[in-house]
Amino acid sequence: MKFVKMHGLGNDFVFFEDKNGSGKDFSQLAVQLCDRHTGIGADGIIVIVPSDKADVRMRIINADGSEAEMCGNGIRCFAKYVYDHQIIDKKQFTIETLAGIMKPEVIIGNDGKVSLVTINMGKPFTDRALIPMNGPAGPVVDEPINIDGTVYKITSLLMGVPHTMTYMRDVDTVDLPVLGPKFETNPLFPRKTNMNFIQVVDNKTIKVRTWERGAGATLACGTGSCACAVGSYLNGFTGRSVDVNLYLGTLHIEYNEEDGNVYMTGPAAVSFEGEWMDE
Ligand SMILES: N[C@H](CCC[C@H](N)C(=O)O)C(=O)O
Repeated sequence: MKFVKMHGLGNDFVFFEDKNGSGKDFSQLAVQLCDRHTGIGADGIIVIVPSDKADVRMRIINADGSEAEMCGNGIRCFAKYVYDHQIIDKKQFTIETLAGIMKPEVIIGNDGKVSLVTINMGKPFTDRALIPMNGPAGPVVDEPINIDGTVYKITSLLMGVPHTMTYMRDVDTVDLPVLGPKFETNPLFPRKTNMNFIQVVDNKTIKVRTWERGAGATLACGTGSCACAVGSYLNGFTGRSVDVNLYLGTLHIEYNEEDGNVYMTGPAAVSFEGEWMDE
């Protein structure tokens, strides 16, 4: 089975086309392929599927086999894949996801291929009723949560997928594999949560490290970067235009005042193409 390995600032995915609805068990395939020793190695797999609601449909399955509603870095790579492979022949188009219809605009580089993508990620939901947390309806902003005796102030919102965040003086001191899962699987979040640790650099810049639901520590998280930009605005640490500094680069996020949508701009790249020898 032919595949293309792509990444968005190091958040990496194995891409397949499933034009005719093969009925493959992509969950089992994701666990197999994402293994960084016995598989191809990736944070997830992304499947290109026809759509009757949009120009094309994206499915994202995490490394643990769980299917996610959306993926910000993945959808930038997806937009590059479908444009560069002539599946789509326009620079602005629509992608069906489990979180709704997303609208990318691709920017072409000197090689004639997509280098950058700007995407309307839709509206963030801060209403607690939409955030998988117990308790009365209402935004979850700067609320205390006790983890093993330490109280963290969290903000939690839905950016296609559930994102929770807390602010730190130095995010590079966070032991993600220890602390991440304590939030991801906390009973407060019936659908689990992605967990983001934010360091405010200035009122236009934040530094983010993310432990992802179903994938663990990743080098970047697109929906997480969007959620952290919105959360930083809601907490009064930044304006609506934020650069999110990640390990391998920066994502630019605009939380638009007029339409209430979040716009993300960032790179997408192909690492290599190959053939997976099905058993
Ligand atoms: N692991 C996430 C989905 C991928 C999100 C991330 N890779 C991104 O770039 O938005 C979840 O299950 O909620």
